[in-house]
Amino acid sequence: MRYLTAGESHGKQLTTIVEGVPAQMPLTTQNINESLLRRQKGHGRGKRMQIEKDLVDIAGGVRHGYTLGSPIAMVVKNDDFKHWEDIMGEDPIESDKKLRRTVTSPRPGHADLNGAIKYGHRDMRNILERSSARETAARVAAGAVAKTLLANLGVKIVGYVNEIAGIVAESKPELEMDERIKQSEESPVRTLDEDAAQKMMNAIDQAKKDGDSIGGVCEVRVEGLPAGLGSYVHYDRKLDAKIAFAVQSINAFKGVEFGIGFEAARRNGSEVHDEIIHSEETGFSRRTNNLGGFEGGMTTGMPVVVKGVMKPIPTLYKPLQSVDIESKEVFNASIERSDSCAVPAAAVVMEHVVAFEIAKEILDQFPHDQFPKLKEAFDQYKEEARCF
Ligand SMILES: Cc1cc2nc3c(=O)[nH]c(=O)nc-3n(C[C@H](O)[C@H](O)[C@H](O)COP(=O)(O)O)c2cc1C
Ligand SMILES: C=C(O[C@@H]1CC(C(=O)O)=C[C@@H](OP(=O)(O)O)[C@H]1O)C(=O)O
Repeated sequence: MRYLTAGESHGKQLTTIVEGVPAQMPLTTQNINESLLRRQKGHGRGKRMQIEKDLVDIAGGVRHGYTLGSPIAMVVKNDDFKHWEDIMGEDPIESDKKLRRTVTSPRPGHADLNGAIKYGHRDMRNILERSSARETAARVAAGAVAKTLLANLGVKIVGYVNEIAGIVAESKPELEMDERIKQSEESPVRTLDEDAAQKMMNAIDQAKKDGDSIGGVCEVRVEGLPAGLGSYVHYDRKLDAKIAFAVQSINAFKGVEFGIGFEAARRNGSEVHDEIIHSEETGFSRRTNNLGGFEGGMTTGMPVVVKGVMKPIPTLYKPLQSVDIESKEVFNASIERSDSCAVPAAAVVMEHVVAFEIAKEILDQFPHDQFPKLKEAFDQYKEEARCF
C-alpha cells in the first residue's frame, strides 16, 4: 500500500490516492470525514480553520460501501480557494499583476528560502503553498483508510497530547484504550489529563496574546498487534524506523521517541529492558513496556507507544527578522493569520501517519488482495503467536 497527495494550501483542492488497499473492505465517506473533522479541532487554531470544513469526496476505488481493490482517490476541497482564485489559478496572468503579488520575503522556520533556492523560484508563494501543513489533511485522508483497515482487524490506535509549552500531562499508563479515545476526543487540547488541559489552554491564550507560538509533544498508542510485525533483517524493513520516518515527516516535527525514549540514556540496562513473562492465556508478553512495543525492529505484542515533538509554529504575530531575496534588505516578517498552537491537531495527524505505516506493514506481511482472506491470515497468525 502506498499513497500520494497533491494540492496547494490555497489552491482548489487536495487530492489523495491510496493504492494497494485490499478489495472487499468496508469503507465509507463517514470513516474519512470523522478523521478530517478531528484534525480541524483543538484550542489554538487560527482563522483558517473557521473557513474550512473538511469533507471528503471519494472519487474512485469504492462502491456501495466496499473497496474494489483499485486505487482509492479522495478529494478535499479548499473552501478558502474562492478568496485566492486570481492568485492561485492555473492559467497564465499578466506579468504586472504577477509582480505585485510576488512573495519575496522568506519566513524564518518555513521552507520558503531553502525551497526557493532549490527550485529557482523568485516568488516564494510557489514554495509556501505546498510546504504548508494544509497537506496534512490529505495525509489524514490516507491514514483514515488505514485506520479503517486496522479497526476491521481489531487493532486500536489513538493520538493525544502529552505536553504543551512545558506543561506535562499525567501519563495514566493503566487507562484502557476506549477511555483514552473518549477522553482525548472530549478534551479541547486532546489530552488525557483534565487539570493539565486547563493550564495548556491558558498557555496557548497567553502565547496568542503575546503574539508568540508554542509547541509540544504528541503520543500515539496502538493496541492489538501481534509480536513479529516488521523485521530485523535489513535497515529498511524495521517497522520502528518506518514509523519514525513517518512521524518526523509531519510539518514542524523535530524528534521521535519510542517508550521511554531519550530517558533510556539516563538509566541502567536493568531499568530499561522489559522482562519476558508467559501465561497460558495470553502467551508471551513483557512485565513492563519501556521500549514502547519494539525490539529488533519488530513489534513485541505490547502496545506500541511513540512520541513526537512539535516545534512552536514558525509564523508569529510578533515579527521575526528576515532578509528580502530581491532587495537584500532586512525586514520583520509579519503576518495576517496563523495558528498559535497546532499540537492537538498534530496529534491526529500523527495518529494517522502511524496507522498508515502499521497497516502497510500488515499488508506486506499477509496475503492482501481480498480483505476477508487478510483477516483470516492475520487472526491465524495472532493465534499462532499466542500459542508459541
Ligand atoms: C496541523 C499543523 C498546523 C500548522 N499550522 C501552522 C500555521 O498556522 N502557521 C505556521 O507558520 N506553521 C504551521 N504549521 C507548521 C509549518 O507547516 C511548518 O513548520 C513548516 O512547513 C516548516 O516545516 P518544518 O517545521 O517541518 O521544517 C503547522 C503544522 C501542523 C502539523
Ligand atoms: C490550512 C491548514 O493549516 C494551515 C497550515 C499553515 C502552515 O503554514 O503550515 C498555515 C495556516 O494557513 P493559512 O496561511 O492559510 O492561514 C494554517 O491554517 C490546515 O491545517 O488545514
